[in-house]
Parts: sequence; C-alpha cells; structure tokens
Amino acid sequence: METEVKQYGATFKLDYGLVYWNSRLEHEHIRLISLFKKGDVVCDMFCGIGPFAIPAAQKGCFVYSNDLNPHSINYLKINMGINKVDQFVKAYNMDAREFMKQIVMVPPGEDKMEHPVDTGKEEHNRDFAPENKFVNDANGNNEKFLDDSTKSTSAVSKRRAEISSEECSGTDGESFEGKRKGNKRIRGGLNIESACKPWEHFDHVIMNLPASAVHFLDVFNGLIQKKYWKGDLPWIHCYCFIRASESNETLLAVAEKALNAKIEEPVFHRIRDVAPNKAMFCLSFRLPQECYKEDNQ
Ligand SMILES: C[S@@+](CC[C@H](N)C(=O)[O-])C[C@H]1O[C@@H](n2cnc3c(N)ncnc32)[C@H](O)[C@@H]1O
Repeated sequence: METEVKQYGATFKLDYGLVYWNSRLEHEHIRLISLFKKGDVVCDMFCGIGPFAIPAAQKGCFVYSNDLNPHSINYLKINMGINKVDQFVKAYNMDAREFMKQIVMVPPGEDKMEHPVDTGKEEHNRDFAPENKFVNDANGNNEKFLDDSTKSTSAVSKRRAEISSEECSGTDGESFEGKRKGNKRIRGGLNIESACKPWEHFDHVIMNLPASAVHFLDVFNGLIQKKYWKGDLPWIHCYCFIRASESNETLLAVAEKALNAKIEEPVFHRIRDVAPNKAMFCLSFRLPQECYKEDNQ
C-alpha cells in the first residue's frame, strides 16, 4: 500500500511492501548530512528511496544514488520530483560494486585531455580531518563538530560551492529548507551532469547496508585512478552491526582486509541497539592513499 511520510521537511512516497523504510533512522540521516557541505559530491551506494540522497541534494550537494531494487529507484525518482531535486540527483539501478565502477569510468574523450597533477596538498586534512572535526561525546562516540560553515573539502567542490553561492542566496546551514535555492540553481543552468566529474572527485560515500556493507569495501581497492583524481580522497561512511562478542577492532580488521589497506583515524558512531547483543554503528574514515590505482596499474 502506498503511503507518504515526512522527514525534516522532505516528503517521501513509498510502498512498505516493496521498499525499505525505517523511521528510526531519521536522526542518523540528519547527523550524516550535517557533515556534508554545499557543493559536495556524494555517492549513495544503497540509497533506498532517498532518505540520505534527497535532503543532501536539498542542502546543495550533488548526489549519485544507487539501489539494486527497481522499486526503490522508482520511488527515489518520484521523490526527487516531489522534492524538486531532479537536477541534483542521478539515479542508478544496479549492484553497488558495479555502480561505483561505472561512475568513475572516464568517458571517451576525457581521457585524452590534459590532467595536471594535483597533489591535493593545499586541501589535505585541512577541513574534514578527524582531528579537527570530531570530538568525543559522553558515550565515547566520536562526534563531528556541527559547525560546517561554508568550507569545502577540495578545490573541485570549492568551485561548485562558489557557483552555488553565487546563484543561491542565504548561507549554508539552513539546508533542509534549501529547496528554493535548489530551484534557483536550476534556473542558473547548473545540474549534476554539468557540474560533476566523479572520476575526478567525489567527497563522500554512503554505505547503508549494515549486514554486509563492510564486505563491499573491496570495490575501493584500485577504484580511483590517481592520474585523474583531484583533491582529497573521499570519506567513506560504512554502516555495520557489531555484536557484544565483537569490538570496534574486529570490524576494523574486516574493513582493512576488504580494502587491503590500513585505515587511519577511524571514527565509530553508535546509532542504536537493534537487539540485546547487537548494535548498529557507522564507521567513517578517509579512503587510504594505498587504495589509489597507480598510473602504471
Ligand atoms: C538498509 S536499506 C537502506 C536504504 C536507505 N539508504 C535508508 O537509509 O533507508 C539497504 C538498501 O540496499 C539495497 N541493496 C541490497 N543489496 C544491494 C546491492 N548489492 N547493491 C545495491 N543495493 C543493494 C536494498 O534494496 C535496500 O534498499
């Protein structure tokens, strides 16, 4: 049966019998999106009907959004229309690994263009680094400062943020009411197709499939081609379950094995208990440099 729900000012149409929906994740959707900045490029590997993708787009992000379930993508598209973010979200219906491989594929013609080496030095660890963005809360969770201001994680997203702020009035932060600003961006002719080259840069990856997302991390090993990439490597936000018999280190070891790389300064955020001995967490980390596909590979 089709129904309509509202979360933080966005409207979502869905059929509970056909797609995934969990109202108890509302705070987590808001928390994660509060880490993003206007102009950021976000990849949502397991997007469902869009509870991360749509408010992120309303905030001024560009979102590549994927789900294997065709019903999810059908409702995602309906919800993109209802919330007037069609121009800022691109929907895919495929396996999550294939999706990531597809969006970083360099289109014919682009590979012949000159790519000056961007060391990313200027931006590296400047504004989204764990040491200056996260603090421990009372429960021992690593929490990010909610003061996002208008900083951008890379030269590429900075440029997009500049374009956005030229065309949008107001400041960043009132994100969830940003629909009108979004419309202004449409009038300015800016959309995800014209603004983004995901093989050169994206800022965040969302992986909300807690039972198995950690095993999908292997796709990032050799995914990003160093010669095309500009700016910092992306942040990965990987949801998982941790049982009482396990620890953060247990999960980290599985993630590092999948990536074949060491994760520096992982951030664990406890979301909620899903059973007496099982809790849902979000593991956030910047993709390690070892994951780059080198030019000679
Ligand atoms: C836990 S739901 C999360 C949905 C949404 N992100 C949310 O927060 O409500 C996981 C989603 O992953 C999708 N999914 C499962 N396996 C997948 C795969 N191999 N590739 C892409 N999507 C997949 C499911 O269809 C489902 O919509």
